[in-house]
Amino acid sequence: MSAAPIEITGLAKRFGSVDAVADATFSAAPARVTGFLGPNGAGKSTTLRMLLGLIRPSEGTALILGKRYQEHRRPARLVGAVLDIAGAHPTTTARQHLRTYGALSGVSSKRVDEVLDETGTAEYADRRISTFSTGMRQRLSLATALLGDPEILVLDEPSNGLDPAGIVWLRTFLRAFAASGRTVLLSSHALGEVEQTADDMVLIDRGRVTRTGSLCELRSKGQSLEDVFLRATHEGAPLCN
Ligand SMILES: Nc1ncnc2c1ncn2[C@@H]1O[C@H](COP(=O)(O)OP(=O)(O)OP(=O)(O)O)[C@@H](O)[C@H]1O
Repeated sequence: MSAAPIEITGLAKRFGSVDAVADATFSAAPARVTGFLGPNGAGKSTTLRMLLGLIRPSEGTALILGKRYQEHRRPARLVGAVLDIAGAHPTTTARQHLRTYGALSGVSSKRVDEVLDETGTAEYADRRISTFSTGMRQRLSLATALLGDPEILVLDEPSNGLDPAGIVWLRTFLRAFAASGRTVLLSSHALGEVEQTADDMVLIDRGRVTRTGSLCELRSKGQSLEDVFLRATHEGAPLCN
């Protein structure tokens, strides 16, 4: 059997006395959008940063197609990630930023133009990033993630700062990405958005994965997803055994 696009097993991260992530186990399947949902400080970003090799786990493994991110020969071609665009120099333009990133992973300037179009960033491609709104920055982050035409997208709160039209656009984009057989792992604390975008859900609270399953499974027994989320967050009581 081939390895899952994303497989997290017994993953843990301690920062001093804080258990940011504790014994997390879940996977993300191809051709599906997996929502990684939890309240502020639940451990979502820490988990995604371990998956992307940015911080070292205290325990457990976070694998992409059976290997750690940094063990892949060309990881940027395999995985596109949106964490934040903080690394971009504010006086560069969006196009310059994408060309610089593209050059690092052997991507042509034609591909830069494609991702500018795909993400609706083309109209402000030649403006300085320092003048961008939060939503524009989010689109530029996504454009950066798409440069290598990846099989897997890992997105940390990608809808933060998007206006309603931007949120609908992002949802449509991610649904089409998954429909082409590729994999999306998407973190959020906004239940309504994830509910409309994801096929599968992983709920995390205070570092612990409290529920996993398809939306359909989580909503069974007449519960709304909101009920499941709130109960999983506040009580940790099992609902769907
Ligand atoms: N570098 C760090 N040093 C110490 N504690 C950290 C560090 N990074 C994260 N934490 C702590 O780990 C916990 C999980 O943080 P994390 O950023 O992963 O949560 P999150 O679910 O992404 O939250 P949010 O939705 O608010 O972005 C929090 O208690 C946070 O304060």
